[in-house]
Amino acid sequence: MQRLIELTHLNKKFGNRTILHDISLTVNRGEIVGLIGPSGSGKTTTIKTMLGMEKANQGTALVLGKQMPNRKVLGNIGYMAQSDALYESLNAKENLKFFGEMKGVTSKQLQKEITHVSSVVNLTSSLNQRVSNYSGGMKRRLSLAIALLGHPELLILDEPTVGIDPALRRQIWHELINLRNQGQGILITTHVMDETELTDRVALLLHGDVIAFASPQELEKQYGVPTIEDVFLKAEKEED
Ligand SMILES: Nc1ncnc2c1ncn2[C@@H]1O[C@H](COP(=O)(O)OP(=O)(O)OP(=O)(O)O)[C@@H](O)[C@H]1O
Repeated sequence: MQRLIELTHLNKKFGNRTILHDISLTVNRGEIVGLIGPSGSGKTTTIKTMLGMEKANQGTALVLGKQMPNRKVLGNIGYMAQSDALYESLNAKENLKFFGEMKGVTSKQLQKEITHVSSVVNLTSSLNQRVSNYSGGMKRRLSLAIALLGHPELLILDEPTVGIDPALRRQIWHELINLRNQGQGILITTHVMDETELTDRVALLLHGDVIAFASPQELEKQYGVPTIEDVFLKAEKEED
């Protein structure tokens, strides 16, 4: 399947407040799609609705061709939520083992994968430390490592690089680009504008609407500005 995510005219209300007006968005195999927008614009709600954690009022959300929640599809997704869901009383390695086994990774393969994903997020030397003693940034990195386990065909990452230093951020992007080149599809939300330059397509979310969706280069051309940050500032001004 080529199309990994397909959102069509998604509308979501909380009470009588409309949070998502009319969201249409696709993520294909072998592409990184960035979802950017100011705080409160609806990025997390878009993700939760597509995953079936929130119910849409209108529109459809297909993930790997299926409407969520769907247990089988969940097994093929690496989802990193905005808040970490880790076992604090276990150490990092035990967390990785637990989630890897849940995803059905065989024990021989799991050992190899744990070594790889922990080196991607620079946690190799802290694997035996209890997660309750981890810093916020270390917990984010562990959550990302867990999302990468099992080579899921789709990664949905909600702010994966918050609290992560620039050098490690670069290393993580290097891995995401590798995975994209191997055919995985990635949806990523971020506040770091220069990260969006590394995506294949960017969706600009403003007040619950996708106001632009194209490659960073196309958007910069369309808005006549040199960076995505400028695109964003200009788009925000035009909308207000
Ligand atoms: N369960 C909920 N009930 C009521 N309102 C909610 C709920 N979840 C989110 N909202 C509201 O929906 C709006 C969008 O929130 P959302 O978390 O999707 O934004 P976001 O773009 O992810 O923001 P941030 O970048 O700060 O994470 C906000 O105004 C928020 O207060």
